[in-house]
Amino acid sequence: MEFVEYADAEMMMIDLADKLASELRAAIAADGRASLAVPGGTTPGPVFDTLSAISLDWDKVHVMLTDERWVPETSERSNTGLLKRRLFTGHAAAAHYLPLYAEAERPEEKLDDLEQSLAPHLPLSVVLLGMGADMHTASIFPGADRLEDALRGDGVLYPMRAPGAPEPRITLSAKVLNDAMRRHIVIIGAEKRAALEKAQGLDPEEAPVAAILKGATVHWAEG
Ligand SMILES: O=C1O[C@H](COP(=O)(O)O)[C@@H](O)[C@H](O)[C@H]1O
Repeated sequence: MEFVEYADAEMMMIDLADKLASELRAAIAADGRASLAVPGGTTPGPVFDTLSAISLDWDKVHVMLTDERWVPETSERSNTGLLKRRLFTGHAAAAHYLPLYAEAERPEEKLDDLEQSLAPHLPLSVVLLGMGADMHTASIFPGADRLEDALRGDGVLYPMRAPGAPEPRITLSAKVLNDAMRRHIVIIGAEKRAALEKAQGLDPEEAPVAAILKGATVHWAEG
């Protein structure tokens, strides 16, 4: 794992967006196309603002979330809603979106269809992940019902229910995240830095982020 510390969060977001853009360009140059997975939550909005304004062949990029909350896009909890507001504007509006949500009461009902839509775009060219202070990443939470499957299974997606998550989730598996060509994690603040340090000494069952740290670049700023 490489740890990059920035002077402030604003600089970090700009540098990170530039890095993601150059990795997408390199993937497009090599393969004629690229796939990108990005997190939801409260952290990545500013990365999306900068990335969306960067010129590249966005029509050759397929974008998916690392995980989704099983709520409609109109919900303020929807990670898709965040992407539509902050990423798919400007140049990035030309990218192709692969949703992890479809209208159904339970993620299990749509799992096969969603996995089939992702399959042609794997392995991922680039993945950006977030991390919670409880050491979850994507929606792979400590104490979750499908934790073992998401950490060790061969599947692409897993439904997930966890004490730390107010609604059902769907998440890319650790295998899909680890198979990505480039893997970045973005975190802000002292609490998350301490959580990351703690996670390095724990098993993934206790600290799921530990399962995807090897080979990843962690981007951190105090605030
Ligand atoms: O619920 C989620 O949490 C994590 C971390 O979110 P943050 O608000 O602490 O940045 C996020 O990476 C994930 O995509 C999201 O669904």
